[in-house]
Amino acid sequence: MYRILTFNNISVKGLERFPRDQYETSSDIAHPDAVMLRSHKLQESEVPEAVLAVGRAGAGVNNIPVEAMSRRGIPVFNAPGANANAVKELTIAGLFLAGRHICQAWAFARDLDGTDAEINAAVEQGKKRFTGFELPGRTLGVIGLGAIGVEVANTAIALGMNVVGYDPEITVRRAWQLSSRVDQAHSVDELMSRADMVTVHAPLNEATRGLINGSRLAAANPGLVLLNFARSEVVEEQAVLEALDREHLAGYVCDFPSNALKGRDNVIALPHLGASTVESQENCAIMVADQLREYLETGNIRNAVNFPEVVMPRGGKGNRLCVVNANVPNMLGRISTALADAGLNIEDMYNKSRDELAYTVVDVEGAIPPAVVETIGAVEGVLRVRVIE
Ligand SMILES: NC(=O)c1ccc[n+]([C@@H]2O[C@H](COP(=O)([O-])OP(=O)(O)OC[C@H]3O[C@@H](n4cnc5c(N)ncnc54)[C@H](O)[C@@H]3O)[C@@H](O)[C@H]2O)c1
Ligand SMILES: O=C(O)CC[C@@H](O)C(=O)O
Repeated sequence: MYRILTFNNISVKGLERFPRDQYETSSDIAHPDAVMLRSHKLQESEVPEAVLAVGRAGAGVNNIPVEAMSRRGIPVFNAPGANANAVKELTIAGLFLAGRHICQAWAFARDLDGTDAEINAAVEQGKKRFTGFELPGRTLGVIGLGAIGVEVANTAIALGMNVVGYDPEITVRRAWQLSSRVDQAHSVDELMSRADMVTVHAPLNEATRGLINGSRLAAANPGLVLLNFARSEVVEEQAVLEALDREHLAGYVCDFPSNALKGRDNVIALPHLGASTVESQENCAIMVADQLREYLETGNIRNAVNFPEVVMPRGGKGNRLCVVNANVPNMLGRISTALADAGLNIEDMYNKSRDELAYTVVDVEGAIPPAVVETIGAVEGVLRVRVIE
């Protein structure tokens, strides 16, 4: 029986991917084999020693101590692209909300008092405050052209906008998906100087913390509208407030409310709703549940943010050995020597590395005795050894 410890509300459709006769899933499990979560800020101490894997039912992994997990040989899986459409839709909604002052206008209309004739008079008198602008012909800057950024960029093109994008590490896959009408910026500064509206879709990490700061906002076009559905810390909030006060920034639409943003006329702060659709929650939970199951049951790794992709079909009737080790020379030699010394014949083998880590999967004929596992586990640099029968 495998045990999955959950944090946050995980879609039932995802949890149903774990067969009941093989898996127990609960937010209250003492000795879990894996952890599954959404935005919960996971502490290393919440991951017991025996945990084999962590699954993030979403895109961003800044709430997970990924480096600590890597040091312990634990893959962290996420769900790339599974919530991209939901975030794209809300971002595009954000363009309209800001361009037409929809939230401010709705609040004005909601609070009108008097007879219908008086309300009508107040409407005609008050509506000029909410004169907006249309999107065609405006330039949208998209920072981060991953799963979400590409969808936002392509939709903005379809709406008649000019789009300029910046991503220093765009993948070949995303480049193929991106409309050829998206213009490339060579830096964030260039993008900011060319855009009327800017939307950020980069992950939060040390390089992107405070990516949108005071000097970048000061160099941007007056009247800029900034959208942030990535993470709060990617944008320096104080700099945004100052730029709004100077009326250099015309609006800030984000998914991250705070005290400082409260009560500001030109701020629309939503309660982290980007991925909050039934579809996206199901997609994320199903994708991550399937990846966790595959890892637990076969050792295969798909979509881990800290491990290489390793998928080897299960062959024969023997055992599978899975070894996580430091990416240093001669590991394969030592693993195969330990197996050969025990008289075990290797049927198939796959080894791949990523940064500091390497992962090896070996199918052998017959059973792997515990002594072999102990020998391999004792090799310097080996972090974890597991046998799947
Ligand atoms: N509001 C929400 O509910 C919500 C939902 C999903 C994702 N997100 C956030 O959005 C982020 C992006 O999600 P995604 O699915 O598109 O991820 P992704 O990994 O597919 O794309 C991120 C892209 O950002 C690029 N990037 C990295 N550093 C950059 C930099 N310094 N400048 C410009 N681009 C940079 C990467 O190369 C990558 O192409 C997530 O990491 C998460 O923090 C928020
Ligand atoms: O689970 C959520 O609601 C938010 C997820 C989102 O922030 C993500 O990074 O995928």
